[in-house]
Amino acid sequence: MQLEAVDYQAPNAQEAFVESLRETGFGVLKNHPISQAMVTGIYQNWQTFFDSEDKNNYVYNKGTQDGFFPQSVSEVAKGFTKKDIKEYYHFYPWGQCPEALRPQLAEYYDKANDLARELLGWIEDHSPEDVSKLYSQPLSNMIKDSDQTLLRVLHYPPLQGDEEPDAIRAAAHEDINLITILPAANEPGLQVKGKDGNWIDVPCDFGNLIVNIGDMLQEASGHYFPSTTHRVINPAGTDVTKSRISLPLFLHPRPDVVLSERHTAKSYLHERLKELGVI
Ligand SMILES: O=C(O)CCC(=O)C(=O)O
Ligand SMILES: [Fe+2]
Repeated sequence: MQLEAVDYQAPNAQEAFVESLRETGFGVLKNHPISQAMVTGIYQNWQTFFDSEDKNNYVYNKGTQDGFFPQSVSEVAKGFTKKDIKEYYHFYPWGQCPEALRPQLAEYYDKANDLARELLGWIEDHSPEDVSKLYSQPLSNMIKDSDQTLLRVLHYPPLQGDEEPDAIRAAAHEDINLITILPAANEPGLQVKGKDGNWIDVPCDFGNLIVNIGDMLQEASGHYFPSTTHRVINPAGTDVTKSRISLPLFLHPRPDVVLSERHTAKSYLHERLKELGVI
């Protein structure tokens, strides 16, 4: 299996991108409309945030899940026992955020949402008829005015050497939401599981945008689009001293959106969060 970047501006971009999503659960875009300068600015400002003690004034609200999640409460992926080696911040436009950092993150949130809407349109237009007839409404409409879409700023700290032997930055998992949009992080490490079970490095050239299918789109498409397992491995050699920052946007439908005969977005999310042990 190969993951190759698709040129967003190429005449066959839509077909090539959706084909990659169907085959691998992942699509990588280059020449896309998200400004690299904006992404770099966010990485810099949030590195400073994670390096400061001020982060502890923004600890997440249990009921609404917005704010800072320290490493001590970090996720344990489904089927694992060790916590991931990461801390992160959950940003929602309605949620808590240091005021100095809010405008930049809110601008990114809106721009990335616009692109997601367009890409969901591509996916819809290139779904075979027997798949698109399963969609209860246009895919791009499912996320319209949703207050559930989550921007996560992730900080993987440098390794200290005292980590538990089998703990990694992000253990193998699938995303819960419809699709995820992720600018290439400032360090490598993201891998996706191929159909043959082998791990493949996701091309992380700076400026690439990575898009992957989540469980909700897998459910809504009757498993035509796969929600593929991925993980973030630990750095080695001199890279162990480096932090890694990444910025996934998890596109969530409005809670009432019907995904399938079994599930609305709300019931699906609830089931998965319970499995993760965060609610
Ligand atoms: O940090 C990354 O590159 C990926 C993070 C991820 O997969 C997640 O938070 O769901
Ligand atoms: Fe993920």
